[in-house]
Amino acid sequence: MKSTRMRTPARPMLPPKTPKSRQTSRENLIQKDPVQVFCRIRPMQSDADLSCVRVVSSSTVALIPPESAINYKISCNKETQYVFKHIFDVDSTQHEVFSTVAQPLVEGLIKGRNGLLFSYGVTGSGKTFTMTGNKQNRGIMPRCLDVLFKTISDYQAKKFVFKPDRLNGFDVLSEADAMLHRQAEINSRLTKLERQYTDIEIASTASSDVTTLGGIDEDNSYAVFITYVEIYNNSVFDLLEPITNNRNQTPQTKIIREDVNRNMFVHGVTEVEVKSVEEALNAFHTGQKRKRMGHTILNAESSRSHSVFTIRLVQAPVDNNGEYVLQDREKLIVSQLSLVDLAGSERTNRTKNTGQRLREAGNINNSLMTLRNCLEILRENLMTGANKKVPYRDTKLTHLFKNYFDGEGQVKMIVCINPRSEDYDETAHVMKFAELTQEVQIARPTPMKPTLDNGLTPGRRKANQLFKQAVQNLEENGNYDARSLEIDLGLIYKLPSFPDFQLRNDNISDILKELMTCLEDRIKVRQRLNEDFDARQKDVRQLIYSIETDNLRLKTENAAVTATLNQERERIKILESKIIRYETMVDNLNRRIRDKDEYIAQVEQDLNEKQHQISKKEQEKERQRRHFDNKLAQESGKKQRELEEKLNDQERKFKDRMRTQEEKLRLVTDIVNGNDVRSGPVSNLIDRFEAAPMSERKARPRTVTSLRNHRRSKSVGNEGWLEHKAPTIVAPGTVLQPYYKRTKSVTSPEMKDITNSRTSRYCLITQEADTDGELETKLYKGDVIPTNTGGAQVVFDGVECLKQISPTAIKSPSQIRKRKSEENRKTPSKKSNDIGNRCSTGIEGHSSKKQRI
Ligand SMILES: Nc1ncnc2c1ncn2[C@@H]1O[C@H](COP(=O)(O)OP(=O)(O)OP(=O)(O)O)[C@@H](O)[C@H]1O
Repeated sequence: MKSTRMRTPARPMLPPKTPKSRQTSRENLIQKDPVQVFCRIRPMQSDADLSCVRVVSSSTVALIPPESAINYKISCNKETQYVFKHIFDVDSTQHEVFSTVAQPLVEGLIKGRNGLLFSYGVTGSGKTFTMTGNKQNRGIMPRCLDVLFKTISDYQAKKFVFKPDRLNGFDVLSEADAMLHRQAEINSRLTKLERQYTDIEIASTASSDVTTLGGIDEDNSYAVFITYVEIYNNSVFDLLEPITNNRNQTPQTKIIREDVNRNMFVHGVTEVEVKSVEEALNAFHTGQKRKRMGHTILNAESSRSHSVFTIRLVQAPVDNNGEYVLQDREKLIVSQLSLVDLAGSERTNRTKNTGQRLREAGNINNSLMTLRNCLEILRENLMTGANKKVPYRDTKLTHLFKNYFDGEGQVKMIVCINPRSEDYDETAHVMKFAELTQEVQIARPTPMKPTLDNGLTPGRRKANQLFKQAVQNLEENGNYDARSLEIDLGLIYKLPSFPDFQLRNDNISDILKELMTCLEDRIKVRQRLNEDFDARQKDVRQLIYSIETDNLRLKTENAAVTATLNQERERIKILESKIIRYETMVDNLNRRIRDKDEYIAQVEQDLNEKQHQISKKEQEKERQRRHFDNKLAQESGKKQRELEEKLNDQERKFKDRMRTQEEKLRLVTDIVNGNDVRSGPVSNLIDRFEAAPMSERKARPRTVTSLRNHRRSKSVGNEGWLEHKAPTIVAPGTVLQPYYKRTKSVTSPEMKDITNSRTSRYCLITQEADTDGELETKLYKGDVIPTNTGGAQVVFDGVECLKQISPTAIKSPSQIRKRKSEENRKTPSKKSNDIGNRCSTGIEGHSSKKQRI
């Protein structure tokens, strides 16, 4: 069966926020009531205790400071009077407190208004006693449940017709869905063998003196839901959450959220639907048990938490037949009454708290302080017209009840006081705050819409009940046709209409009799109509038969068409799968093309980079080469200059010495000849020497030059030769062969070979063909001279040429062995230049080459 689920917003529907200027004018129109504060004085525990409280009248109470009071001296023993809505003195009964304070709240609840009741006071002042009570003295909470269930007992909806949506609203389930849920619950109970708890202290059936409250709408169906939460250390715990198997598990904290209508609620809190006081008290007892378990796990003290027990009443009108709940969420009315047992208000210094207890006390004071702050700011806003922000969000307690103060509803507070003088200071503190709270005003709840506004007939439920009663009576009288009696047969047949009845409490039996007579008439008419109905039914059957035949034919045709259609569908499916396959292939190819393109681009980029690097390297190489050439030119120029200078210097010295020698010789000659030694210039000799031809000068004994001095001193025959020749040298085959002692032969000399101290001579051997095609071997010989910088230089001083000439090609014997050093000296061949170049790369060259044959 299809379920119809409907959501309903919770009441009250808050108006959207209006701009401030308009808001204030609107606020003036809204009727407001002050927070009602009652004071309850608990009896003294022992006769020895001294009282500091005096009841002045039914609304005034006085506090007399004892000597131990902090402000005893300041107040000069003057009593302070506090005025409240009502004072309950020590003799007041629980019933009295309930009927004065809480009963109007339950009446409001039934009329769809929200209510909030706080019990506030010092620890041990009777807050829990007032709120919950005990077996003999049932408190406000069980009494509220008593009157509520007593009032709605005949109008309760079946269980699970209303279902919490866990977002502070309710769904309306159809009768069938609700039944399924009920069945499921019964099954789970049977399997779990759920234990029914009974609170030994407060559970009992409703007291016999319970009165039924007015204000009930008889055309509404009602359901009661319970939530029970605890606020401990500014965390919210759900006390009705099912207990898990792990009993030591820390209770989960809940968050406070705002619903679609901006009402605050505990998100995900367990809402238990209860159908009687017992069920509600069982839920409460479960919560108490859970609370004790939580306190054991958290090592907490029960009086240090705030307990919030909320009764939510959901009501919705019944349908026009007065039978089932109307499945229209707009028609749902949800109201709630929160009973709050606050934690004991006390100052930490009195209780000498430390550690966990101190933190608890801090949190209690903090939440109570925030509550006070909120109420004081609300009061101030009201008095001065200011628009200060109320810090509801500062604590969970105030945040949860924000709507009561900001929205509409009734807020009441019972201040519980212990009259003993030890509590004076805290009691005075509590009283001061409680008195100020009365100045806070709360918007009066808007009245519910009357049933007529819904377009539904008032009294329809009662009428339905009477009708059922009449049918039952007829059945009991043996008229069994009444069982299948319907109120109306609809458009085809019209039964005699019912007479109008005026339903009063005194005429119910008369109306029942008239209704029965009317029903009997209707039964007779119905029998007649039934016969007519049978005849018409036959005709209709015939019609249905022909329609059915047509239908069969059409079905056959349809089957054929469907078969063709299926075939076509199959074909389309195959084609589609083909298309998909090709598309996938195309995608793959495209992807590969993209990859390749990327690869090409990458390679091109790499190539460009490489080329760029190569050109850079080329440039660098060119630069280095130029730099090296420059340096080489500079160095060789420098060396040449140095050598020329040295040569000039030596020549000058030589001339000087010669002149001196000449002079001495002349003097000796003159002495020998008996000439005057003083006659004739000495310089004539020098002049003659200067004028002498070069061949003569050469014949003179050689003066050792500074250059020769550099030659490594090796006696003849002990010279160390470094023979430098190409790796592919051919044996010259000449008669005369060069001969060196102590020779080292290399193909590519290294620096160390030249600079080696044993190497004093160097010989470079080359081979080439002469113009006649004969093999000519040349030996370029030189001295190895160490340089100032620690290197060595080779000064070539001769070229030896070895050649074997074929006898047939000989023109004169003198050509057999020919030395060509003169030619070489005059026209140094290109080859010798090459050798010079080659040597200059590995060996420091010498500018003034002396060549010998
Ligand atoms: N009006 C009263 N008549 C008789 N007994 C009372 C009254 N008020 C309180 N008591 C007794 O005083 C004791 C302490 O009361 P109760 O537990 O209600 O205090 P409380 O303010 O709730 O303390 P806490 O802040 O610790 O929860 C209980 O044993 C209770 O029965």
